[in-house]
Amino acid sequence: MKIHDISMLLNKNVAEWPGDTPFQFHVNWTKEQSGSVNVGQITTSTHIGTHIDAPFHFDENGEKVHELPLENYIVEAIVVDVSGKDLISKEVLKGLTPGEAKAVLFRTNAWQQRDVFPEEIPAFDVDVVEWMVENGVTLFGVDLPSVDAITSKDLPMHHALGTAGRYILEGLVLDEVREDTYQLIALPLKIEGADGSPVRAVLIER
Ligand SMILES: N[C@@H](CC(=O)c1ccccc1NC=O)C(=O)O
Repeated sequence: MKIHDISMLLNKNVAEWPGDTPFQFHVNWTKEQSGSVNVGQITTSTHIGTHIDAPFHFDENGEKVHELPLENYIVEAIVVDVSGKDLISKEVLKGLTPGEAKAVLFRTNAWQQRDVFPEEIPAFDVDVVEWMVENGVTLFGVDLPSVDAITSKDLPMHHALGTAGRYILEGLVLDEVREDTYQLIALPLKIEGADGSPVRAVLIER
């Protein structure tokens, strides 16, 4: 079984959203102190590295992380290369048949230096959500920190996806993954009330 790890490495260098809580881990209680074991502590934004957005992130009445259907995150997925494009619309997906795939993962390759938060990222046209609905695709994945422009406050893609009952996976590492269909696993932690959660995302070759 070939497993592609498509998760960002979490350490102190991983870039957080400007102004947000950075990721920190350290062994807080050493083996020497406890007499038996090392025990670590993490401090982090819920939107760090490779993570999912719960609808509550952008919608006061939206589902929270512990309420999310797990079927969303263990699915067949297609990887689509859209590198070099500033605007990704439904047009780009013409002729693409997802078959049984329930997730579409966009490889923009636009965020290479992951210890630096990008100032500008490619944008998606909300008509991509129409394409998802037409094709029964429930999960939108991207190798970027957001599905909307960094400076966006009205978050058109987040809301179009949320309204259509589609789900969001961000911060994927797709550099080494070729366009194909895979089994995706990207499960959020069961954090009660949360707006998002880091995930360990993998693609399994079929
Ligand atoms: N909407 C973005 C994230 C976002 O906007 C954000 C994430 C963490 C901390 C602050 C954020 N936005 C603040 O305006 C996304 O999750 O795609």
